[in-house]
Amino acid sequence: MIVSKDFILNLERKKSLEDVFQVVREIIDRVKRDGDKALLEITNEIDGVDLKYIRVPEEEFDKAYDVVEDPVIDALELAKENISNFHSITSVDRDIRLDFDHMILGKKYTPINSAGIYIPGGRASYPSTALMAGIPAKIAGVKRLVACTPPNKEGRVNALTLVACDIVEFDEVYAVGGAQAISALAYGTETIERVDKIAGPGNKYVTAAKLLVQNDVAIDMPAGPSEILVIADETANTEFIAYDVCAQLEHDPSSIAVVLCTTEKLAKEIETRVGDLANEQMSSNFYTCVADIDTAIAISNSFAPEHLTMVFEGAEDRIDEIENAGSVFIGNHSPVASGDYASGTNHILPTSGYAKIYSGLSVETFLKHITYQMIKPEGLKMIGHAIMKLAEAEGLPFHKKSVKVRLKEDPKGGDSGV
Ligand SMILES: NC(=O)c1ccc[n+]([C@@H]2O[C@H](COP(=O)([O-])OP(=O)(O)OC[C@H]3O[C@@H](n4cnc5c(N)ncnc54)[C@H](O)[C@@H]3O)[C@@H](O)[C@H]2O)c1
Ligand SMILES: N[C@H](CO)Cc1c[nH]c[nH+]1
Ligand SMILES: [Zn+2]
Repeated sequence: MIVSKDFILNLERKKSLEDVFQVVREIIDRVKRDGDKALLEITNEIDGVDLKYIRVPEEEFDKAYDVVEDPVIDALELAKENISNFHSITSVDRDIRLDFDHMILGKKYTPINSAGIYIPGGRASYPSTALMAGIPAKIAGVKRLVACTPPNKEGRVNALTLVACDIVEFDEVYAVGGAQAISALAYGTETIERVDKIAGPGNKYVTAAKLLVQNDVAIDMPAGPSEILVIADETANTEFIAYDVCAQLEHDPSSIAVVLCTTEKLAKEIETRVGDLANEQMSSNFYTCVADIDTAIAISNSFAPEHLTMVFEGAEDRIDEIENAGSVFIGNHSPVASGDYASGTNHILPTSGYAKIYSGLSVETFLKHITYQMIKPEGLKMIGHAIMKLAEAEGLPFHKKSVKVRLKEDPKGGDSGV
């Protein structure tokens, strides 16, 4: 269906999260109150599964290697190498110490102590997410790295997900998914010790849960149902675009795809191609709109898509005009699947318009920085007047006196001319 610019900008992506807040809040509270017992019961109620274990035992990892084929492990290793390289090289983890004559100022980075990674596993399994979150966490130096992921129908964790967790060297893996996993990571249960920060993507229940617990635990970002927005002109290969659109729509019934085309003919051609590939539910979340490239970029910046694909003449020269997007794919030969798996960029990205205020996952997600200073006596003389003036203006006398006493002036004295 060709729709208007306003239709696209008013797509209620955040609302689908708000719609589940009530049910998710109840799940969170149950786990907070009843711990492991709630995890077992909720997993049975929602996933229809009797868990074999909450924490995955060591022997399960060995068994997993027996069933995963070598070429798949090789693919994980290649992805690991590219993700490691991209994330190490692009990390801003750079301690800085500025030695001025009168003072030393510095900024140093330290890792978050513990991180809980949500690895989705409802409709599909996501071993790639174990790499996308685990590798940056390890580069940052997180001390305790744990994962939660939904169990399969046998009540166990998917073998390939276990292998991926092993390759990244997760410390603990738990067979729990959904909002119940987020609550366990945020508040702890008898088996799962709480973490300092929760990261990783998931469906609307998982994402709503992350939003609800963020008063008590840090989160990376809302990374919910996948999205793609494509800007295309007549240089675009419409078959490639149709596959990219379907690739993101196949993640979730709540996923959304938008293609902005320069002509109606192009829009109709892409609609036909998507129609040939997609099922009914996927097609109902797919929209096209006719717009020139300048307008399309403006729409995209307002929509703030998780994935932006730019396939039009001179696209690589317009990257500076992109203000809001999770990750950008330029040209006919950059499928979103390249970033999903193996080029090296991260696939954990903000959705629902949150790319306006959040970035995708990176090493920095697991770092915080501390600033420090050592002021020399001459340095305090240089800035002391300003400090005392501002402290006085703010009505905070001890701030002023803490400087005054160091300047060898009487802190109990009068105004000292400042
Ligand atoms: N934005 C990103 O960076 C990114 C990356 C990868 C995947 N994703 C998204 O992750 C999601 C994966 O979704 P999924 O469902 O396959 O796996 P999931 O692990 O996110 O969710 C499965 C869990 O959802 C819970 N759940 C399902 N129905 C429920 C209900 N009616 N009430 C309460 N809880 C319910 C269950 O506990 C289940 O274990 C997709 O939306 C995909 O698009 C996003
Ligand atoms: N496209 C997803 C992010 O929206 C990431 C992913 C993982 N596996 C396949 N794709
Ligand atoms: Zn994908």
